[in-house]
Amino acid sequence: MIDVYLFSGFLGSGKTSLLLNVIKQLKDENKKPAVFMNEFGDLPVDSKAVEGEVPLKELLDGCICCSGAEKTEAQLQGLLLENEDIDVILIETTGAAHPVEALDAVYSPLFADRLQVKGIITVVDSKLWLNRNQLSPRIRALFMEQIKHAHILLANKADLLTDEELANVTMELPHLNATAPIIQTINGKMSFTHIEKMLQKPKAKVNKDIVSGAGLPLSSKLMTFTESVEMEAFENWVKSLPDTVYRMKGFVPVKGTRNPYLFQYAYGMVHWMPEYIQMEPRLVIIGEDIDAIHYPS
Ligand SMILES: Nc1nc2c(ncn2[C@@H]2O[C@H](COP(=O)(O)OP(=O)(O)OP(=O)(O)O)[C@@H](O)[C@H]2O)c(=O)[nH]1
Repeated sequence: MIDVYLFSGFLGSGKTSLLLNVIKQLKDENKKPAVFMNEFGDLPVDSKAVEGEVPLKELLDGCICCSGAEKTEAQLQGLLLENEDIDVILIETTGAAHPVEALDAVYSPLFADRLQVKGIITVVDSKLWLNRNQLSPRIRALFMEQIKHAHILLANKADLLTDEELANVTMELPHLNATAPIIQTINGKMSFTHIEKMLQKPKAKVNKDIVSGAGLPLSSKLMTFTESVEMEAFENWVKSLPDTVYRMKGFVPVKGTRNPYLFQYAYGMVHWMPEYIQMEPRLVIIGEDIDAIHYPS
């Protein structure tokens, strides 16, 4: 399994600084990282910024969460095919990306056997946090969402704050996200080993079906079907799920049909598409508190 880390955070918060730092640490440990980023996350993660070769894929038409799942899948597939020996994939989302949607683009039943999403690390511009009331309501809401869904929060740009301001940031962030550890950083400098440790799953709760990181705010679950379902009954089950289930996608075997259907669910809407290839009957579920969710047999 290749570990996947998602770097989220507002525009200019320090994601690229963190990324470059982490790449260096991984290479020092003789690990092979690959990077997946948006083209207008345009900082030079190229030969100048990163010494030696780091496989890099960019999404050409904008942001990971709005370019469409097929494009992201194709790019990821390319990355995996061209670089069989990579150990870690680091994904830098644009500052304008909503973390749930960015994560959604990465989760695909196609990669469920190969990729293991370890978590979302959100880089918070600490200065901007203190001045957040100056942001427009929409932008502020996105800033908050990025914080809310993180598994780890880096309070970056600590050098620009007084000790008192920094203490305020550290005390205020848990109001939005009570579970993510908060680490104060400067220029995204952070031990990657420490990040790995913080995202380790609790040993007692290891569950083969869960492909995401720790049982923290946002997680995912892979559900495999052993028998076909009735379409209507399945939709009723979907409707009965708590609204902390944000997204589902996969291939659902439907009684009386040959191949599993492509099934999509987002924000209350379901969508079925006949599939002409025999895909593995499995479904990825993304949300909060989803461990106990399963389709009744
Ligand atoms: N003073 C200070 N500046 C920082 C710190 N971290 C990053 N910066 C600067 O902030 C600017 C943005 O940093 P990046 O690492 O490019 O941030 P980003 O989140 O990747 O930016 P986008 O890709 O535009 O969203 C750069 O000029 C950095 O040098 C920090 O801890 N302190």
